[in-house]
Amino acid sequence: MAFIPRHAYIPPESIPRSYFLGHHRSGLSKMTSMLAQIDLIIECRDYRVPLSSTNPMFERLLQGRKRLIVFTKRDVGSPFPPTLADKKREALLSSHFHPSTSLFTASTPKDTNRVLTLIRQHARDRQSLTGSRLLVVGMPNVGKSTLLNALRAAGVHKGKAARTGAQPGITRSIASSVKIVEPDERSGAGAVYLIDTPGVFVPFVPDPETMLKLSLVGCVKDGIVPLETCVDYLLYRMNLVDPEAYGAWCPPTNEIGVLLENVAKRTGRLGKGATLDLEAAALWVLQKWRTGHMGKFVLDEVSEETLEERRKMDGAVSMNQAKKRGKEALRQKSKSQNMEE
Ligand SMILES: Nc1nc2c(ncn2[C@@H]2O[C@H](COP(=O)(O)OP(=O)(O)OP(=O)(O)O)[C@@H](O)[C@H]2O)c(=O)[nH]1
Repeated sequence: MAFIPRHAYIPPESIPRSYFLGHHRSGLSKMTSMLAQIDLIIECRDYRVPLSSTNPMFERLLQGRKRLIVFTKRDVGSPFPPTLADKKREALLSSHFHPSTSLFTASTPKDTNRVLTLIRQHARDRQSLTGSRLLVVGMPNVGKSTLLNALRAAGVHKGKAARTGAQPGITRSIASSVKIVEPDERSGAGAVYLIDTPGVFVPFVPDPETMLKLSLVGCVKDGIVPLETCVDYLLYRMNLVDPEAYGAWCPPTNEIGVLLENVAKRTGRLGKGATLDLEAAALWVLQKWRTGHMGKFVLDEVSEETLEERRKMDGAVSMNQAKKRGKEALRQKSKSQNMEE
């Protein structure tokens, strides 16, 4: 019989929905005080969650400021060459965020040069002998420090200036500025300096599914949301795209227990007394997906409607406002579900 994936997923209401840490708060307040000296903001978002990785607090803070939006990790969110659906989604995002420029990147020299070209253009347009100061901002673990290092290597041929890592929270405070472009006497453009900032999470995530998505892509530290719950949601999403994505380790299934047992057996993830270590298996699956080895796909639905919904939500900046809007959204959702029944 043909495999039928689950058609819906109801996330447990018990999933924690806040992850706003001390260094997020202090980073944000320092950023706010620095903004007056900043000429261009580079905002990084994760390609796989282009809407969920927006931060309403940045939206308010950065309103009206010149911004370049870099959607990172395209290599793990879209196959190569990209599908028509990927191209359409990117076009929709670009037009939605206009006049900010959107770029969709992987950490390759070619993509780094595309970002650098726009930065050089900006410096030429400014014609400031004292140079330009840029701030790179975004949610935790979206690839800000990786981008800074790549721009520095390509722009001034210098080594790593910022620490990077697979878990969120590697950058804890605002660093000193790093030169990424030398001054250009011919065009009159001054040097360009980039300042790295700690990733800042949202004060409150309005719905549990968004928290699951942010956990899957690594914006939230592993373990805050139970790993098995994260991988169960991932299994649901993989099955909708391609149940063969994990075919090398397990036949198509809707049962998280079956997937984890098969993975633990086939990869030798064993605990005390040779019992299967399902937690280690869950982490292994998560990492496989994060590195693009269990299907490359985007978790957010991007349409005119979802973009508009997100725009409204980005008005909610405080914890209380975000909670209120989250509750209201859930009320509306269950109301429309009741009407459908
Ligand atoms: N596949 C892929 N991985 C990337 C890309 N950019 C960054 N990464 C990886 O994502 C992880 C996080 O990168 P960082 O640069 O440390 O992220 P950050 O935004 O500075 O993180 P915080 O310290 O939490 O603010 C690292 O393991 C990087 O190697 C990309 O374009 N593609």
